[in-house]
Amino acid sequence: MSILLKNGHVIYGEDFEIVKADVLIEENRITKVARNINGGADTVIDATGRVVSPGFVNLHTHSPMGLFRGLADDLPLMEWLEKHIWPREAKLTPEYVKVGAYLGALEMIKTGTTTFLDMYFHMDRVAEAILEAGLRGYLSYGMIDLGDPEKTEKEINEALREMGEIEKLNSERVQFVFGPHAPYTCSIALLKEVRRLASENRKLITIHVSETMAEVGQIAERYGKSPVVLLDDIGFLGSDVIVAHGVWLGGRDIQILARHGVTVAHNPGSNMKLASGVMPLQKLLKAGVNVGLGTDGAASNNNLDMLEEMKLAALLHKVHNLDPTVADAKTVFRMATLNGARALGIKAGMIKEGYLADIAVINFSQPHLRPINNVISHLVYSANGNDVETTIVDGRILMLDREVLTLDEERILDEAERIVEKIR
Ligand SMILES: CSC[C@H]1O[C@@H](n2cnc3c(O)ncnc32)[C@H](O)[C@@H]1O
Ligand SMILES: [Zn+2]
Repeated sequence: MSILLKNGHVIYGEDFEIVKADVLIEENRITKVARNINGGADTVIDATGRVVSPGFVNLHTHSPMGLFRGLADDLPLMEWLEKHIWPREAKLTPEYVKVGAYLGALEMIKTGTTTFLDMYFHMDRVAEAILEAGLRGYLSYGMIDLGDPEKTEKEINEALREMGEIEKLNSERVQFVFGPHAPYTCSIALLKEVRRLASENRKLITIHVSETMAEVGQIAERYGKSPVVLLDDIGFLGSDVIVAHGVWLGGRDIQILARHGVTVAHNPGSNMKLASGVMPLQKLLKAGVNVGLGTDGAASNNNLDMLEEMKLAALLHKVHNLDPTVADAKTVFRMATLNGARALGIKAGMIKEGYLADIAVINFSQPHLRPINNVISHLVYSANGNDVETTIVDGRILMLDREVLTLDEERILDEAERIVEKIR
């Protein structure tokens, strides 16, 4: 299979240089970027007036949580989780979670996300949905034992079961990740066992860390140290660890994360909505920490739109630092693409020969994106997910001219409404 994207404004290479060019995709890779590529591709897409962008990498989400969108807003994290979300999650069946994953997949495809790192439960069912949707999914079963040794064993067994089921699918696109929920919901025994299993099975780990001041206080009370120092002391950290949030990090925490090559997934929308705080982006970048971008779940954001998330990230850090030069458009665009791909160890996140064909084609023939003075600026400050016209993952077209080709959109929207009646 080959696809030729003709005559677009291509965001090329690691420096995101803008070139007017054609992009040839053969099998699942970008094989040529040049002017006037001739020769018969199986599919030719006219990208005139369009921007050919690397697809977005959502580095932290809970994809099925779109089912809870709007059901509990305007609350702090723990009240939101304990009083509203966890009681509803207790009612979710594997089938409901799968429908939630379909809904999340639809939203991601329609907003140009091509890869995401997820944490939820029944991830074997999420994997089925993602395989069908065509996205690249890194899926973690979120483990919570609350210090109960019986639960520790149960959670480890469930994670291993889900890992086995996902591996049976035998897809490069859908990968299992270990996902202990957070240092405040997981015992040291569980965290240590996850570390051992991840190394043994060569899997990534993702975990919520230092999201709120309350969490940092709780961990200090329980262990006498910060969450990051705790994780360092038990040998948990490594370049295969992706920490979600990292809002309340001190100087020592940042040095530890940098030393271990840990990635931090920044979630500005969720952090603002739950009033969790502002992550020290400038300090992390200065220390050389890889920082990606995520939306968190659609119940605390309240969508999965990475274009919108880029704008939130840029504006948040400018106002917080009272400095409009920080979190510039290119830095934020890199967080939403290349940095996320690097964290996951995939050759994606940029348009270049040899890279995975994970691409979003964005319609710039619209008033709010003209004149095309600065493509990256427009993507960060002026565009939103609805401007994405075509989404390609692994060399396969998932959405063409805003029609999702891999999923039945109407049926998924209906099923989501039906399910929410039972869990509301
Ligand atoms: C056990 S699966 C994952 C678990 O995480 C919950 N969750 C969603 N958003 C957040 C957040 O911002 N911080 C901590 N936990 C979060 C989700 O509801 C699931 O229970
Ligand atoms: Zn989260």
